[in-house]
Amino acid sequence: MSTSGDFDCIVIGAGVQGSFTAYQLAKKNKKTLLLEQFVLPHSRGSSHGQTRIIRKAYEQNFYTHMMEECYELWAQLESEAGVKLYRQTGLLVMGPEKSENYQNIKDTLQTNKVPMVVLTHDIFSQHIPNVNLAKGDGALVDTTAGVLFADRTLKTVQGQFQKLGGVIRDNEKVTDIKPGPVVRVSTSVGVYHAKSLVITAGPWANKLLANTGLQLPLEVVKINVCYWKEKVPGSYSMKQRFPCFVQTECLESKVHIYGLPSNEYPGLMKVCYHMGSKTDPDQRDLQKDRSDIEILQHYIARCFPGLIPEPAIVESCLYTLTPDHHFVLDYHPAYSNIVIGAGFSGHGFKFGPIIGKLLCELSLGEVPSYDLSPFHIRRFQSKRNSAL
Ligand SMILES: Cc1cc2nc3c(=O)[nH]c(=O)nc-3n(C[C@H](O)[C@H](O)[C@H](O)COP(=O)(O)OP(=O)(O)OC[C@H]3O[C@@H](n4cnc5c(N)ncnc54)[C@H](O)[C@@H]3O)c2cc1C
Ligand SMILES: O=C(O)[C@@H]1CCCC=N1
Repeated sequence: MSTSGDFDCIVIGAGVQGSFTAYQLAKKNKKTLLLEQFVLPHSRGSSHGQTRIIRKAYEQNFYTHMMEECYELWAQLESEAGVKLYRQTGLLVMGPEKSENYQNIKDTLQTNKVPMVVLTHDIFSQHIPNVNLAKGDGALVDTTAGVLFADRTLKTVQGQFQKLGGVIRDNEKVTDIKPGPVVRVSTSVGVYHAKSLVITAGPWANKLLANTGLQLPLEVVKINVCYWKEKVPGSYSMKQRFPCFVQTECLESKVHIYGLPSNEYPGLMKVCYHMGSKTDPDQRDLQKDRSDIEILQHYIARCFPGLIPEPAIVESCLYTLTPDHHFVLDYHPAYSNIVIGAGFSGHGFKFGPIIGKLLCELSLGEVPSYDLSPFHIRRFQSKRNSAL
């Protein structure tokens, strides 16, 4: 086995979070190595696929607040690389008018002065054709929201990282971590040393953290990514300016249902259930539960009458959930030069640029730009699954 060099920082995992972290470190002239177990690009983790939603509509002010700067960082990357990564479509939020979830989102948008439009029942169908708004549901549009081009983002940010002198080694699985003032990282190919380490391993976080004596209360679930055929091609399309949507709760489900306008597969709209069944990331394809698809079929038949309520394509993706669905952005409790970004709970993509900035700040021992208390590991102290 070869010994292959010393770095200021090693980042494990070239998903959206690791790629943005490595890019931020390279921007600060840090000699950085980004390690990835699979050949890039790959579709086995959480960051693949063509599209993701970006929005400021959140129940918690701290996310909306972070998104203000995050939009600027997305725009900076677009202009630096000369690539389009974001398309504004707006996000339609629907949910029981009096429910806590719906009201919290509305309040957060108002408090943070985010441009939005409230759609009452009498004007709803003028603005949003081909959608049935349930009786008792409120509807609003976060007009800042839109679609991020996910695969294109990873290619772009990894490319920019390399242009800055960063090193990517893919097809190289990390097999061991030896903490210390200089961290020693062993892979299937070699051994590396660095002053600091960032672990952004997505669904594999706990498998890697086991090497450092830490387990977080993370649950990995498989998401069935469903695409539904338009009865009239283009009726829910990005070109026709159809928005993304989130249904906070409905007759069929207490769990969010969300969708993006048709784009990547012409004539097919992506509509998904924001939960899945437990899986081991290395055994993803053995998890065959489709009960979520039945829920989606009922919802689509009732609320999206222009879609055929039978999925035309079903792809797979993984969420890594924390108990409160907030992220983990923190130092390792025992080693101050090991930083962890994990548990992005199915909503982390849009935050990629700001998470990269924050994990970079932590790994350089700088004061983070935001209050990270909602993301600290110690909030899990009373949870059964954690071994801190
Ligand atoms: C279906 C679906 C829809 C989503 N929709 C949205 C959305 O609309 N908006 C939004 O903001 N977010 C969304 N998300 C969430 C978002 O995509 C994730 O939060 C984000 O991609 C997580 O990125 P990550 O870098 O943490 O994980 P990953 O992308 O999984 O990256 C982790 C990487 O680490 C590598 N790795 C792991 N172990 C090792 C090892 N031992 N050695 C080397 N490499 C290793 C893995 O191979 C992987 O490439 C969605 C997610 C899914 C699945
Ligand atoms: O993060 C997002 O915007 C999407 C839609 C809502 C549920 C999770 N992911």
